[in-house]
Amino acid sequence: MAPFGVRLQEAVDRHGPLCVGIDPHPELLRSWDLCDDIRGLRAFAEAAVEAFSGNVAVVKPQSAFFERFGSDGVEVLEDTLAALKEEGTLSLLDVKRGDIGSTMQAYATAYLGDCSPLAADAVTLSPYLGFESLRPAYDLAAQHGRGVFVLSLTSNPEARSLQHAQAERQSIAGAVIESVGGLNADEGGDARWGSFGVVIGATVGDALHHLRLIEPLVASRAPVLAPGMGAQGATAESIRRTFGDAVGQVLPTTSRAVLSAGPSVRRLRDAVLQAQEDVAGLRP
Ligand SMILES: O=C(O)c1cc(=O)[nH]c(=O)n1[C@@H]1O[C@H](COP(=O)(O)O)[C@@H](O)[C@H]1O
Repeated sequence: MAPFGVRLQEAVDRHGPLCVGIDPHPELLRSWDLCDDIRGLRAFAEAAVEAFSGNVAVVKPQSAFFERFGSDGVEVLEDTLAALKEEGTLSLLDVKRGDIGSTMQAYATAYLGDCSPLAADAVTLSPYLGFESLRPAYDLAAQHGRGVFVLSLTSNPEARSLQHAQAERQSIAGAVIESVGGLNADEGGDARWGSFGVVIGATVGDALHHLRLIEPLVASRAPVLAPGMGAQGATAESIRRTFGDAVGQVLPTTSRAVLSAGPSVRRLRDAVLQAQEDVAGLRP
């Protein structure tokens, strides 16, 4: 299989950079006239896959909203990932896991191993047990043409005290960007994007400029998952300001703003089209 960075670039060239989340919030299920139970979850996920697959570059199911129904919910998540694969749409499983040693190896196998029912094209991981603690996931992703997005500057306001903190000569968020750039350099190849990305919330305001992270971000060749568009307040215009010269690497990401157009599949598709038009000008 081609490296994830190459496959992502092709998908973005075809559909634009928008990433849409599948976040089955209880409130959204109710607004779709569904019960907040396993049948409602399945109906929600199936409609979202029908609306998004073949129309967006990458779809991001949020694991927690499936896990809350226990093993039945995980089965719906497995089916959702399988349906996206069947439709040829890239999946990015949002699990934000991070662990050590053999435990991290097991998480890596679960989300990035070829034989796992939960395998996705890429996964979100948390580096706060140490960037290198995620090594089993980096290695497995590279081996199977999959990707990893490592949390750098998240969209939630309470992240600031940890992620902006200065460690040695730079911020923690900056150290993550630099290390992800190292993974992409090790991967080699001449693709515009590497297979290793970062998560930087679209709501971080001037933090990238203030922490002097724009240049390292461009140098890293990391695709940037940027959640926060819509429900959390970011717009295409604010994304342009926030990411400056790195804006061409950004995958603007939204969940509730699009999902609230359901349950009609046609209305969901219209909402996707509108969001895609909004961010179309962000491409280089
Ligand atoms: O990794 C993520 O996807 C993520 C990182 C971050 O910094 N902020 C953030 O909101 N997210 C996820 O992105 C989605 C945002 O959903 P909306 O606010 O409804 O668009 C949720 O699934 C969040 O868990």
